[in-house]
Amino acid sequence: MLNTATKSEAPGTEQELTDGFHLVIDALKLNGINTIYNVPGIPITDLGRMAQAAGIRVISFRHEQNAGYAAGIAGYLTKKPGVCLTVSAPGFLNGLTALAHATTNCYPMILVSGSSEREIVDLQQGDYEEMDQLAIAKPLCKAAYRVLHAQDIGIGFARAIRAAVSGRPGGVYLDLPAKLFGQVMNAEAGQKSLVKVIDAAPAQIPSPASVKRALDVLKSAKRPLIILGKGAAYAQADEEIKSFVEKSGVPFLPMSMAKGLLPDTHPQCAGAARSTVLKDSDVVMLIGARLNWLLSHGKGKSWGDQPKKFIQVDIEPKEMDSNVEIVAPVVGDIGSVVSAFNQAIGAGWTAPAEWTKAVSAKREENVAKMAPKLMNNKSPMDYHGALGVLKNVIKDHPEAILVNEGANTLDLARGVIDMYRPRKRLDVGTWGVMGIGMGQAIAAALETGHPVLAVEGDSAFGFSGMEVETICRYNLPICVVIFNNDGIYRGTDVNGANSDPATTVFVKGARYDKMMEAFGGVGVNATSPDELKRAVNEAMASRKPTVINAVIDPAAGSESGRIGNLNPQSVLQKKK
Ligand SMILES: CC(C)(COP(=O)(O)OP(=O)(O)OC[C@H]1O[C@@H](n2cnc3c(N)ncnc32)[C@H](O)[C@@H]1OP(=O)(O)O)[C@@H](O)C(=O)NCCC(=O)NCCSC(=O)C(=O)O
Repeated sequence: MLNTATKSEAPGTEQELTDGFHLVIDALKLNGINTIYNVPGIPITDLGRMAQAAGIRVISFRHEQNAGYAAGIAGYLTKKPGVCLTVSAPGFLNGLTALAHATTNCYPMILVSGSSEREIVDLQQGDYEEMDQLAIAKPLCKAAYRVLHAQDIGIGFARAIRAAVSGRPGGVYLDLPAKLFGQVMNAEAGQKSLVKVIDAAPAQIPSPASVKRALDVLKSAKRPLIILGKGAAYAQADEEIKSFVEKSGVPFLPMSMAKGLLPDTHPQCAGAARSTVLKDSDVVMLIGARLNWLLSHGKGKSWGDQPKKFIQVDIEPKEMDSNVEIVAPVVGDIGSVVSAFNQAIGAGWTAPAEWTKAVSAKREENVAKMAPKLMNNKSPMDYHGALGVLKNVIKDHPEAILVNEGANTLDLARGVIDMYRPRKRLDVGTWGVMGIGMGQAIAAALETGHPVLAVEGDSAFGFSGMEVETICRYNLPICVVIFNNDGIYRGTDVNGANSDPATTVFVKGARYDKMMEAFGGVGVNATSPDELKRAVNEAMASRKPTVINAVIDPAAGSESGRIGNLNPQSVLQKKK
């Protein structure tokens, strides 16, 4: 049906008309994009209203950065670009951090921002929120486009969608000057100008030679290791990956957001033997994982003295040899590559038993060491006591999505909480950025319909905390647990120089649960693991928006988290 804006009145020339607003909405609907993550304002307020009236879900946030993080993770979860809609200059800039984050993390996302008039911006005559947004966005995303004419809206969205999802996914910026929305054109011509993107992310089949080379290297290993990254989780090739890992018998190490692609409790999972497998392996196959800082760039102390051979599977050819030599690069989409591996690997080869047994033994040892720490019932809680409770919640609700950010809260939760299903753990990603929490929780609840457990450091929560109002407004099944230890890393720092608080501490005994009550949600103050357990179980059963202020001993936790050498203080200590 034509999304008609109006009819022209001139006698004898009556025709159906459409305009920029309606063409934007039609372009999105034609391409199956049915949710917009939005902050209203000039010049896109009416676009949001009209999109909602036309059946698109328009979710309004309190800050563009959170709407942007929501859009990015929606893209990750669905393989369709998540759309974030913002106002011009300041709103655009607020959304830009999330766009750059999406690009860095390879999430398909489109930031659509209204902008001021080209004629005035280019002459720098001081328009309302004047800014050359296209130029600013360009270096921070995969592609950036501006649409000046209503008849080009279809092409503009088609280019943006294709750029976001094809090859290595990423963020795309689409600039829509205010004047565009009011441009009127013949409705039929308008519909004809729209483009339905066919095969937006074409399969990229690996060359048979690269597949053979990779499997030959893998089979030559005495101590092979597979590292699964979030690229592997994004691919939604879950069965192929599981089948390949199990056929090969090779221990696998999941990167943070790849946890659950195969369950963390799988007998081949080497998550709890991380140091051992990195150091002692001789052949490492990276599937959708990059050799960046999270893997110590593939060299140095973490990787030990054993010579290593790396096999890398990635859709982006430029990823190969980025940090160390890749002896067997396999370029292709992960589904196609792993399916080719499954066909070519044949029967009869599995990882040597001596190695797999050694990895299992180390894993059992570490898991056994951790177990008693998770059962303590101290009040105020320490991290392990509180996380022991949450580990069981996810075990009982494997369909739930875990969102996780913080320093200690992130590092410890990653190890303690086992994941059982793919794409259920969402966290700070490649940048280790704080602030993703509420945006990701909201998108996860909306896109999947599953309950969300957001495990947040008190500092991390502060970056997006106002969105608890959004959670209540849309009545989303999100339970936020704030690990409140009165500060960053720990809550015990003291400033000896003057009466100001130390730089890393917050108000002592703050009650984040009261924030939730202010908006009609459920707020609980939990001072012991038993209280925490009761409150989280209730939230999961009721699906009511909940914030739990989990009181953690301010002295618990480490100053540097686990990223010690990135912390200036520990760098200084090392230099002394
Ligand atoms: C780079 C890393 C992957 C490396 O972490 P590591 O500490 O080396 O590894 P892990 O956390 O995976 O594991 C730590 C140890 O726990 C073991 N381990 C893991 N899982 C388990 C279970 N289930 N049971 C028992 N033991 C376990 C694992 O084998 C390691 O022991 P061993 O095998 O014995 O070694 C991680 O630090 C990371 O993802 N960091 C991101 C941090 C980040 O983004 N922070 C946000 C910045 S905060 C911020 O903004 C700021 O501070 O500033």
